[in-house]
This record gives sequence, C-alpha cells and structure tokens, in this order.
Amino acid sequence: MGRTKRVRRRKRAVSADSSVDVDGRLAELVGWMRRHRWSGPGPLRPALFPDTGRGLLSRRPLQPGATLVSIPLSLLVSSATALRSELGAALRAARPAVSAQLAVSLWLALERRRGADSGWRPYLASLPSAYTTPAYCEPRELSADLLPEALLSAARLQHAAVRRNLLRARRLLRETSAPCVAGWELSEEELRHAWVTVKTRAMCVEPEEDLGNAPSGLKDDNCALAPFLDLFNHRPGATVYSSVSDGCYRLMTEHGVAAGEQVFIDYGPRDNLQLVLDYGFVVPGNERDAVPVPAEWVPLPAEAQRAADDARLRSFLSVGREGYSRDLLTRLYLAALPEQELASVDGQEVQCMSLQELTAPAAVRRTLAALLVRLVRHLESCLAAQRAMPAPSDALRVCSALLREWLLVLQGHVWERGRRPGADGVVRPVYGTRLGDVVTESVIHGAGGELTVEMCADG
Ligand SMILES: C[S@@+](CC[C@H](N)C(=O)[O-])C[C@H]1O[C@@H](n2cnc3c(N)ncnc32)[C@H](O)[C@@H]1O
Repeated sequence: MGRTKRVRRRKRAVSADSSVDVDGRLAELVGWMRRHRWSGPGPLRPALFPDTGRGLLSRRPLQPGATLVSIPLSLLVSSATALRSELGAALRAARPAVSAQLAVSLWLALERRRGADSGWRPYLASLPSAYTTPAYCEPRELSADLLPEALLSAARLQHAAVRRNLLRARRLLRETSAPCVAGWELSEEELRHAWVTVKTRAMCVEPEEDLGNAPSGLKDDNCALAPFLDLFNHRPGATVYSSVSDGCYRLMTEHGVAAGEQVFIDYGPRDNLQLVLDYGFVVPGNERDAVPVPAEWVPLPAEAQRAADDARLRSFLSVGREGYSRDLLTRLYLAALPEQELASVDGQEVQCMSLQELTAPAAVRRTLAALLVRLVRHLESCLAAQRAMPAPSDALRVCSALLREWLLVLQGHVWERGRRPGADGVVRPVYGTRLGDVVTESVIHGAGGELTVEMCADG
C-alpha cells in the first residue's frame, strides 16, 4: 500500500454493518496483539462495509492530526522478521540477492504451514484465504477473447512472476538445512497466496522511517506487513501521514473523520487498471482512468515509424475521461500522413505540435472515431465472453468491473445514436462522437481484417 499526502475530504459516510461479527478472527487478532504490547485499536474498530468489504470504522469524531493507529514495531513483518527466522541463513546466502518481497512471502508461507504451531497464527488467520488480482485468474481465463491486451499481458506477467519466484523459492528451500523445511515441497498455491498477500497488504516504508532494523542486503527492501493496519481500505485523497516513535509505527489522519464513518487511506495515485493489477478492485468513476489502445491498432508505415522514434513516441496510447493521450494522437497523425509527405516528416517537429494541430486532419479524426468504436465493441465482446464463462473466478469478475468502468470512460467520447439501413439494406449502428461528427459503422474485413468506420456529416 502506498500513501500520498494530499488532503481531500470524503464526500459521504459509508454505512457499516456492525451487527456482523466482522470476524471472530479479527477479535482474536486484537486480543493477540494486545498480549504483544499493543495499546489497542484506539478510535477504530473493524467492520464490514457494503461497497468495500472488511475495513476500519471510526468510533468517535476525529480531528485532523489525530492518531488512527499505533502498532508496535515488534508486530511488523518485514525482511528483518524473515532474516531472524530459521530461513534467515538461506535468505542471506542466496545469490543473486532475493527481494524483500520474496523473503517475506517465504516467511509467511512457512508460518502458514506451521498452522497452530505458529506464534503468528492469529494474524495469519485474519488474512483473506484468496485474492482477486489477476494472479488469481484461472489459466483458462487468460485468453484474448476474455481480456483486452493490456490486461491480458499484465495478468500473464503476474502468473509468470509467481512461477519464477516459486522456482527460486524451491531452490532456496532445497539448500536450507533448517529442520522446519524438511520435506516441504512449496506449492504454487502456497507461494501465490503469500506473494499476493505481501503485494496487496504490505505498507511502503519510507526511506526516512527507521524501523530499527540493520540493513538487510536484500533487493527492494521497503515493505512491511502491519497487522490491523492492513485493514485500511483505499479511497483517493484520504491522506494520512506516518511517524515512528516510542517503538511504534503510527498513522495520523490529515482531515477530520465523523463518528461511524469508514476510515480510508490513499494507496497512491492509480488508475483502475493499476488498482486491479496491484490490489484486485476498482474505484467506480476513478478520475484517473484511461482505456489503453493496443499499438497494433494504429499500424505505422516504416517511414512513419522512423519519425515516431525521432519523436520518442512511447506506447502510452490511451483514451482518458478528458481526452486522448498525446502518444495516441501523435501516432494517429503519423499514420494518416500521405505517402509523399512521409519521407520529409520531422519527428521532432511533430513532437512540438499542439493537440489541436495533431487532430486537425480529417483523416486523424476519422481513424480516431473508428478506433473508439472498435474499442467499445472489443470491450463489449470481452464482457459477453466473460458472462458466458462457466464458474468465473472472483478475479475475472473484477476484470469485468474494470471493463465496465472503461466502457463508462468511452461513453464520454462515443455513443450509439441508433441504427440505420445502409445502401446495401443492412441495418447498422450509427455512432456519435465528441469529435463533432457522426459515425456510421460499416464493417469491412479487408486484407488486415480491420474494422473500418465511415463518418458522415449529418445526424
Ligand atoms: C490492505 S487490504 C484492506 C483490507 C481488506 N479489505 C481486508 O478485508 O482485509 C487491501 C485490499 O482491500 C480491498 N480494498 C481496498 N480498498 C478497497 C476499495 N476502495 N474498494 C474495494 N475493495 C478495496 C482490496 O481487496 C485490496 O486488495
């Protein structure tokens, strides 16, 4: 979980179902933490919320600057915890150095395996048994029919990361003589659970925050799990700040909170794709949302590609709520240049053009309109395939929520205005766009199998 320090007031309180024993497991966690020098949950208590699931509720009004939680450093799980454990020698000896994330994941998996014998059992029992990031999509769900390219490739990367770290972890365990690992063949499921637990629940420790640990020598050592503190859900703008003092890690709110409200923190500025990949949920109406456009959908002739390279065109092709990414418009502009102009086009000049200049040519707006329609149809087709999927995983359901959010973003740019028969008598949808034209869709499967969309001037 990341945090930013911007301040924004929440707009409304959320109702919590306090009658649900959010969990005997959480009551047990609180009792266990108290026995380990925790002063208690202070102004907060766990509750179940209709829109976000388990979270933390404020029992009384809180002023800006009020302490939300204060967790003893001894209850944080970091690389130092893993290095102090029986796995420590193997983790230290590993070459190349293992990441802190893998070290903490292995520690978690080992403690879970110990079951009732683990001194951390109440904390482990409080963790969800599964997650909804794409790492939890089933292999049969990683298909181009179900997931748009940007989501599919990221989901595949998550699955590959789990497998790669599984192999690394198994090698490391084989080289460990600690009795606790004897005969343990770490399973993919064990590693996936531990890996995603750390990914979705660990807090980011700022470099200036001294948790009192010696340098670990591990890679990317900036995360720690914090029991109870890991129950905060995310809301953009819910800013908090942290400090380490008197052997505790503390979080303070930057704004007032009413009694009975859910207390959120801000995991950091993320669009919904990033939230799904990192945490497995979407924020409805996320203002940062941008629908990715596959670069192959805007093919460039070789000369235009050279200009794109000169313009240092990256591939952030996307449609956001407010407009189109510069990369997308530049690529469309280059793709629309007449052949005779391609040889002389100067990539650096194109880089300096305004967004209005890039969208001035009618051919650019026509292709953009076609692209928007194609995106809508592609997302709708993925959603239809997802609906037809028998027994979809919860992770796939979250992907569906993401696609629905993307369609809402696109609805600000392109919308179906009705249906009309074409010259051939076939009835086709007619689309309006923000580009000021009306688009009549006519599907032509040319050599490239491309969808072509005609624009016409009337409504
Ligand atoms: C650090 S945990 C927060 C506590 C968590 N809800 C629980 O039950 O343990 C992060 C996870 O909470 C859920 N979450 C956080 N913020 C959310 C939100 N605004 N809406 C829906 N789910 C959210 C996601 O599953 C995320 O991976």
